[in-house]
Amino acid sequence: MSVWQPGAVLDLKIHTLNHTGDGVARWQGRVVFVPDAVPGDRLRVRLQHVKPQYANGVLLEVLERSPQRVRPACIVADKCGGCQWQCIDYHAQLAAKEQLVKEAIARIGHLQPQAFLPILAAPSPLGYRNKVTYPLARRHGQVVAGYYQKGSHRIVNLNQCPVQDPRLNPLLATLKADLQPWPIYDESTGSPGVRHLGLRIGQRTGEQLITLVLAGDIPPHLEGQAQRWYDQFAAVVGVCVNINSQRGNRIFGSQTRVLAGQLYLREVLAGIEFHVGATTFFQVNTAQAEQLIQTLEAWLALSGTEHLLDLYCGIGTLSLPLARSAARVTGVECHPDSVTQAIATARHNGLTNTEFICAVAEEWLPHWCNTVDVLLLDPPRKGCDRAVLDAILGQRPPRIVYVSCHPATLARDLGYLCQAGAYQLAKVQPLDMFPQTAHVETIALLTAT
Ligand SMILES: C[S@@+](CC[C@H](N)C(=O)[O-])C[C@H]1O[C@@H](n2cnc3c(N)ncnc32)[C@H](O)[C@@H]1O
Repeated sequence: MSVWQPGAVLDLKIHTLNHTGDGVARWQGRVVFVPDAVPGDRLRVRLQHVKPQYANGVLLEVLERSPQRVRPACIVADKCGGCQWQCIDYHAQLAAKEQLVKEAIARIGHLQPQAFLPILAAPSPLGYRNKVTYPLARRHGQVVAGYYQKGSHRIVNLNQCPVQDPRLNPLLATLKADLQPWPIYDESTGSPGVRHLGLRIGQRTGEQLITLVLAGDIPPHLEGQAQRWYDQFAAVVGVCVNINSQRGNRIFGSQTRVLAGQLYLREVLAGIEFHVGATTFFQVNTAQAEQLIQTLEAWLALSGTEHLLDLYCGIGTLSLPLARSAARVTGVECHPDSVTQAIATARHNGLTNTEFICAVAEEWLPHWCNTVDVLLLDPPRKGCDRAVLDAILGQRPPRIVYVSCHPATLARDLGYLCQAGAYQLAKVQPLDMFPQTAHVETIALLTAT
């Protein structure tokens, strides 16, 4: 009987880590992917999903511990789907991320950068997350909140989380208890209620924002509860509600209202005071966002004469600091609240050389006729639409900085821009925005040939 089938038990050596965070082992020319594995481990593994050339396995026993295996900071690290690499020494995490970016650029983009810079480590590998959005459920009568268990929609109930800013821990425990009498959304039936709990902190200002995501109407008296939280926690500057009554995995709906206090918190980054709303994108690691902006400033060395176009600009986190040394900034973003906040932040900081446009990048860019000296791209994980890339090749800005949280789509898009010889890949800089996870941020500089 073949050993290469579901249920078979193999002893395997882990060689490396892949982009989903799994350990990678080889067995007779085939590959086995194993979660919770560390390079250098020898593991007993049960095969689960088996294909001719590869399989997914489950860790049964650590036969020999890798020197890079460490005790997780989190007591539910083996269950919780929030982190993949709590059991791996931080330096080994960094080395693996650097390698993942290098391989994606070479294998998917077919590119060799002129300079590949060492990864920028996070100053704090724990307690760094300035935002969490936990799904809620009721289990055995109790409200539970936390990340989903690995590979499922079962919530791992948390009272604290070691990667979130520790100042958010008291809020999580108290709010969960206070939500006990309120209706809680049931994912299986779609019955209305509170479905997500969002907590956000301005790490430099200390200001905190609470957001409840609701399916259905706002229950009577929720304003009273919101006001009690606002009064109870001195650092809370606002309690908001977002309505999302649609079934499915999307977290936020389009309507957000303030129940107590204000709709945004203030955060200071690169000397700019930002307004950050309940549903707007903001880099989750403030210290690393600062390193990201410093890298952009150093690479671009703007002289005050340039026109900078920031596509997928969010609330202007990257381009507002750069506006101080550019002639002009144009930001484009499809999320209306983000555009409102970018405009408010620009006004608040006296940056009069900026304009922010609410538009979908792939619809807007092909019809835009203007000269741009620097193009900043920071798309979501799926990368840029082909229409955006074709428009860029048509307009050919002299310099492009591409910021990405997904090495595979970054490499694909860089390869597309470079393939016809229009651009060369001058620099690649990985940056660890998400310690304890397999995710990695990358900054790439393209120069027109
Ligand atoms: C990774 S975030 C980057 C935001 C910003 N650069 C920053 O650093 O905070 C991507 C942003 O792109 C926006 N977005 C997603 N798809 C878009 C599209 N097709 N056109 C314009 N904006 C889009 C999202 O709303 C989000 O704000």
